[in-house]
Amino acid sequence: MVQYKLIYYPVRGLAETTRLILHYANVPYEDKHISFEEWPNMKTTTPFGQLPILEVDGKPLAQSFAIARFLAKKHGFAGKDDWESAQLDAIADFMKEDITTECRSYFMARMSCGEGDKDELHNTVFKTSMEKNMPVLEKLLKESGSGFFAKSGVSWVDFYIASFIETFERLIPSVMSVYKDLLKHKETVYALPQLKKYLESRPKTQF
Ligand SMILES: N[C@@H](CCC(=O)N[C@@H](CS)C(=O)NCC(=O)O)C(=O)O
Repeated sequence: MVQYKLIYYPVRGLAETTRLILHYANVPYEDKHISFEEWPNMKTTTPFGQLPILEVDGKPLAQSFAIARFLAKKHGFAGKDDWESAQLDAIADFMKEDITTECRSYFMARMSCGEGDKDELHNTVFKTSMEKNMPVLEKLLKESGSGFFAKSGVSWVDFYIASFIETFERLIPSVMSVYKDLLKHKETVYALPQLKKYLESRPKTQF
């Protein structure tokens, strides 16, 4: 049997999609957490100086999307054919480029700005980005008609989007509460029986 070791910080972040895939597919793996103090010593030993990494029989695979696609293809939830798989990739790229990256910039800026500037930053950077991008995701979800982003049913992209919707819901509940279809999608994903045990037992982290 293939031995998997997922290496990441003790947060959901960019590793959570992979954790959800492995639990959904019922594949055993080691979930190795690296503390923020340990990381600098390890950084130069990794392919891109970043985490997550999935070790597959001891060989490292980096980049969260490469990892997620590798596992999703192996276990049959990367779309029903090449076309659907490419459509899913497009949605994941949109989420990563246009939403997750902008949100990361927002939180970095927020951490370093003064108390008085936070509201302005919130309304300019974050709210604008959400108002532009979230309706696009909701439209795609509606068009699929399956309750998931692919017509054929659940895929790794649902795990990716649901885990970030959870993060936004925790960090900026008032902004996120408007996007009811995405919140419902997250609930649908989190209600999958294959994920129940993991979701109940995983550590509670802010992001
Ligand atoms: N494109 C990469 C981004 C990975 C990334 O940004 N990892 C961050 C944590 S979320 C990291 O390891 N930062 C530490 C560093 O750069 O030293 C992926 O999707 O895996």
